[in-house]
Amino acid sequence: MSSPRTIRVDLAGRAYDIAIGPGLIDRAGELSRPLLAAPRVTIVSDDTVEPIYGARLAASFERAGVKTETVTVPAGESSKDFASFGRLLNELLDRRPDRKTTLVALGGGVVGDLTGFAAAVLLRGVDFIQVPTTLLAQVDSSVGGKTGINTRHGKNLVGAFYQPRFVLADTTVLDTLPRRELLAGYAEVAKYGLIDDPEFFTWCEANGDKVLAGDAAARTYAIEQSCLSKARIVAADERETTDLRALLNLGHTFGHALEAETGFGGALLHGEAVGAGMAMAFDLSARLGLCPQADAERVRRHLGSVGLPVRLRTIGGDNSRTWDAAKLIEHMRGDKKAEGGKLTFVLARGIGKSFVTRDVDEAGLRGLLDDAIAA
Ligand SMILES: NC(=O)c1ccc[n+]([C@@H]2O[C@H](COP(=O)([O-])OP(=O)(O)OC[C@H]3O[C@@H](n4cnc5c(N)ncnc54)[C@H](O)[C@@H]3O)[C@@H](O)[C@H]2O)c1
Ligand SMILES: O=C(O)C(=O)C[C@@H](O)[C@H](O)[C@H](O)COP(=O)(O)O
Ligand SMILES: [Zn+2]
Repeated sequence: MSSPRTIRVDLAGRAYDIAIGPGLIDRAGELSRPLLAAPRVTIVSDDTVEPIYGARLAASFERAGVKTETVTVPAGESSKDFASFGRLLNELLDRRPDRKTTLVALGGGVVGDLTGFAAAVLLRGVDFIQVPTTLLAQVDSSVGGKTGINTRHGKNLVGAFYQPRFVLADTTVLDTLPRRELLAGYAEVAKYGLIDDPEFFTWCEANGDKVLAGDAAARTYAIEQSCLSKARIVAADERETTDLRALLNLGHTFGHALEAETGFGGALLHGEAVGAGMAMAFDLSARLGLCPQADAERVRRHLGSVGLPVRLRTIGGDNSRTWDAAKLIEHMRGDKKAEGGKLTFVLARGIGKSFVTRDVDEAGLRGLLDDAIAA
């Protein structure tokens, strides 16, 4: 059989490949067998994805002589909490794993973040493999080793940097993904263009609709370009110790505050929050005279034109929602990037010219939020 397209995440002793292509779920056993410490894996999935793809993935491992067991969690963001994490660890321990057991995360970013964190602490660390099944997970969350859960204090506040051994992205599984989830993932695709790749953003403007409509070539290109960007940034700043990896947080200071305000219950999807957050980051950049107004308008126009809800009043699928600027700013204070009480933002000097700043005047921020809430 031919080798799939692979992208290397170059992390010295923790380097790994991202394989991208159609039908890879049926080759997961054959492709990952050489990486397994022992021929046994526990697949962790959610109760939406497992019934669709669980049997195919397990059969692929069994064909390669690998014994499988499966644990499922309820689908959705609410599974990324302490209680679900505890239940998952106990369910894994019930199956008597040993240190050579590999966990396989089959699902979106929720399953990936939860399984990766479980792998980091189970028996003080077992290997894990990512089999991402959402666009968001294929372009972002399965790569880079950020794992963790949400707490009542905020998004992803407990977790670990823990890299997978392998990422296997089967592009055809996106055919069963609901459109709202595809759109949410698309926000993280466009993010790479806005961070530092203006040509890619121009490509997104021309091809975003094709990616969402299921055009195989456009989808594969979007996933490959996104993974190339993410792999490059992670390899240069694995643990976000410089401000380089923090650029991947474009739109997230706003987005995480919006998610926290809606309670991580799934009313607002992460990608939706990030889409609205990126539009707000560009608006704030323009207001502060850092970025041409035309670029901020271009961002809002493109994200809105593919169908992402970029106005606060329309996000979360509930047109009657009201927001409170003071509460959003309070959530931002709890963001991991905040330092010494200073809010941290990824702003931009233009499309593809993002940078990190801790120098945002709160009155200006308040004005932006009040206007965004009223719009
Ligand atoms: N670790 C990182 O670097 C990173 C990056 C970005 C986002 N995230 C996290 O990822 C999470 C969001 O991930 P997500 O958007 O993938 O959401 P998700 O994991 O909740 O999946 C979205 C929904 O789609 C369903 N689904 C998944 N694959 C499917 C398929 N192929 N067919 C049909 N249904 C399918 C799931 O059951 C779920 O209901 C957030 O918690 C976010 O914080 C992490
Ligand atoms: O991988 C990263 O680094 C990112 O920032 C990717 C983001 O899209 C993702 O949402 C991440 O989980 C946010 O990171 P956090 O450290 O702010 O929780
Ligand atoms: Zn994100």
